Formats: sequence, C-alpha cells, structure tokens
Amino acid sequence: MEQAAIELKGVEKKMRQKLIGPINLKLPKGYVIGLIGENGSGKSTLIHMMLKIVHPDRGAISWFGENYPHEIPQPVRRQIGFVSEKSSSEENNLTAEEAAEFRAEWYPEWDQTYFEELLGKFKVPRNIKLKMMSKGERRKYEIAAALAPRPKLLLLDEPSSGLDPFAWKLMIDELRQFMESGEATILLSTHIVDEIKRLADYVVLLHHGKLHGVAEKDSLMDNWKELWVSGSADLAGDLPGIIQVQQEIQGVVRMITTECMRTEQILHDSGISVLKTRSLELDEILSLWLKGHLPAGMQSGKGD
Ligand SMILES: Nc1ncnc2c1ncn2[C@@H]1O[C@H](COP(=O)(O)OP(=O)(O)OP(=O)(O)O)[C@@H](O)[C@H]1O
Repeated sequence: MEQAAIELKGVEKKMRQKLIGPINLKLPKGYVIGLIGENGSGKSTLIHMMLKIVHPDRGAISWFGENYPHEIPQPVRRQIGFVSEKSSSEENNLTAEEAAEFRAEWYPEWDQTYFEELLGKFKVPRNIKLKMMSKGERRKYEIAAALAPRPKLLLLDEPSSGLDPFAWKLMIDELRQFMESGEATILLSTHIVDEIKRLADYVVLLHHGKLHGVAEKDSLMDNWKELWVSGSADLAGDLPGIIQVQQEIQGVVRMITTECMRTEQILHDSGISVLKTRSLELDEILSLWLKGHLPAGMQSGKGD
C-alpha cells in the first residue's frame, strides 16, 4: 500500500467487555477502503479513534504522516470529513441552510455551490429543522455537508443507513465523482456488501475487535471462484488455494479456490478441462474469509 492518510500501530481500546485491537492498519491515500464486520466488531470505535472522539489505551495513530499526542490540530482536523452512524444533536434545531453556515465558518474550503447542488440532487427539504427531517432526509443532508468542504479524508460510518434505493444510488455516484480528483481517501464502514462491491478498492475485515485482514477487492473477486473440472477429487491435492472439494458426478469435481488464476493455469498446463467457472459473490467470499479461509498470501491476523 502507498503513503497512508491514517496509520494505526498497535492500537487498542477496552470497551466494557470487549477489547478492540491491537490493530495495525494503513489507509492508503487516494483509495476507498471498505470497513466491514459483524455488529459489535469495533468498526465505529475504530473510526472514533481516528477522530480522537475515543482515545486508545495503547498504540499510536498518525494522520497524513504526523503524530499528534494531544488533540488533532484544527488545520488537520478540517481536512477530515465525518458522517457519524448517529446524527449529532448539536444541529437538531437548525435547518440545513443554517447548519451549513456554521460548517462553512469551520471549514475554509467549504464549497457552497457544491453543497446546494447536492441538496438539490438529494431532494433535501428546505427550511425545516434537521430534527424534523426523516432519518433518510437527514442522512442526505449529512452526506452533502460532509462532502461540501471537499475533505482529503472522509470517514463514513454506515452512511447509507435510512437511504431509499434512489438516494443510495446517488450517494454511490457522488462518492465516485468525489474520488475522481485522485486526492481524497474514503473509509466506509457498512453492512451493505454491494456498497463495498461498487466503491471499495480495499476491504478491511474486522472480527471480534481484531483485524481479520485487508485485501484488494478486485483480487478477491478475481481469485475466489467455484470451478467444475473433469476428473476426480484427488486432483485438488495438487492445486493452490482449494478450500472446498466435492465429487459432483462421476468424472466431474466441483472446487472452490482462493487462487483461481494459478489454479486455472496449472489445470491448463496439465491438459485438464475446466468445464465451468462461477465467480463467488462478495458476501460468499467474506463469510468464507470469516470462517478462516484466508486470501492468498495472507497470514491470520495480518492486515498490512
Ligand atoms: N460507549 C461505549 N461504552 C462501552 N462500550 C461500548 C461503547 N460503544 C460501543 N461499545 C462496545 O464496543 C464494542 C464495539 O462497538 P462498535 O460500535 O465499535 O461496533 P460496530 O462494529 O460499529 O457495530 P455495529 O455494526 O453494530 O454498528 C461493542 O461490544 C460495544 O458494546
């Protein structure tokens, strides 16, 4: 991975019963990193530590290559956008326009034209207090307000929660456009696998507070496949990354591999026919990965 927007080294936080960490993780600049994991796996805590809303018990975090033992300096904090899983009550009594005025004072790069354009596209209601908006309407305001200062780093904690499918599609399109500058980095925590599929360059998988692994999404999609091959189940012994084998019918064996490219090459070189292949869905890959089947070259618990 290239230079990091944020880097965590040995970061740990005890949350009531659960230990989050130790986590070693780099968010490479210029990419979308999808953060995924079961409920309570520590996604929000990790994001909160990146904003110093929660302070780690151990370890170090750096922002754009710098460490800040106390607060994140304002000029740095202003380069970081955040959509929280839960709406902040501070803006409850403001309209979208009024809240934007406050935000514009805080963020020197605030782009009011872009903000207005996003409110229009998302059909955010005007002149009503944010607390009177529906969950989805408010979420759309929050996404627009997070994008308007064109932050260098955008931390999104379940941003699509409450969005209708049309607004969801718009959000995906806007985030893609936002990334076109090549300067920005997004960390996107989500339970929606399709969001990862459409947006993420890398997938970070958390499990019980630990980093289960980091992988390039395209590499997962290209390599985790189901194959039907002429022959018997014994074949699998000579092939890389085989995690399931089943003799389907006489002379046809079905396998799942995490290293399809190498597997196909070896089969081809051995003159063995691949009868059919199926790319695994990302949710299938993630659940196999969670069960302990690791992407090629990854050791358990190693994320970086
Ligand atoms: N304020 C808090 N005080 C104590 N424990 C907390 C607090 N917030 C979260 N936790 C605990 O920390 C663990 C991780 O929670 P966190 O909200 O980071 O998970 P998550 O992966 O974001 O979950 P979800 O997908 O449900 O949003 C959970 O076991 C949770 O109970």
